[in-house]
Amino acid sequence: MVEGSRLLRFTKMHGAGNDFIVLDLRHGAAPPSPDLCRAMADRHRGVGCDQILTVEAPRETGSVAAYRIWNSDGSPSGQCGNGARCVAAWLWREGAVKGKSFQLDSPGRSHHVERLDGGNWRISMGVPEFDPARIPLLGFDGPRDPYVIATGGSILGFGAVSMGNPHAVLEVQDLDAADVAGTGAQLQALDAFPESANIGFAQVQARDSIRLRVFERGVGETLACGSGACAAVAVLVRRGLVDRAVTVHLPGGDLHIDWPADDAPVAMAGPAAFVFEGEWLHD
Ligand SMILES: N[C@@H](CCC[C@H](N)C(=O)O)C(=O)O
Repeated sequence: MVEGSRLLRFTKMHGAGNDFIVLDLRHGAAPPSPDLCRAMADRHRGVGCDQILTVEAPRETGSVAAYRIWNSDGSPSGQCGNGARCVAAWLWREGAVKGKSFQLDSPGRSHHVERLDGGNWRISMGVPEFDPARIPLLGFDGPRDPYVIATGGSILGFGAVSMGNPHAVLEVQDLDAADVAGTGAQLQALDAFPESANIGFAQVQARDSIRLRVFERGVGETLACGSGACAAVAVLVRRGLVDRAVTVHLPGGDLHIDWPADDAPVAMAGPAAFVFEGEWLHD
């Protein structure tokens, strides 16, 4: 070990290809600085990941733990669906939970978590919030669908919702032809999204099946976005284009989304995989 430096133990995980560094901060250690997040997330000079997940002491009575989310650019987020499944699997492997279901706190919500067969987990992701003030999306006094905004010489129509983090959802006819990076970055930069947003591009295949790519806030396009899958299904259900149980096919794998009623929480089910354990040497 280099004199004056410390080792930070971590677990590398992924959920449908959305990859994470998981840090155990349950005993009160400070979260990584934005600089440290960027260094660890760097795919050439660091470990590489889309998000860093810090597992912390529970916030709510009855919860097993809490987690916070840090994007690869160091910015915080209020939610990460794939991360929630990975934190649940990590806590299970640590022996920190007794039964197959338990309660887990994200920054803004508390989630019922359930262990399924085959390394899959179901997370109750909360009730989607369509009020633009809650997303936040400025310039509209109430929910609309679509929101229509002129930007960069084109007019874009999209749905918008908060799943604990902000999402815009564009419906496309051909997902392979969608300019995910270009349009994603253009929408994220709008003043109307003061906290930016995750931009989803959804192609409806059938009433129970969609394809989705997501240009994530603080990262860029990822192989999967769990909260983005919930957001896309919520928007498309309200448009009457899909049923309330939908398989979402993302570049990195499939997620199963159920939204039983408008005022009910969205349930998301999918995999969580361990990749390796490591130690990060830092000053
Ligand atoms: N990949 C995530 C979402 C992570 C946070 C997002 N980039 C944000 O800034 O809100 C997921 O699986 O939900």
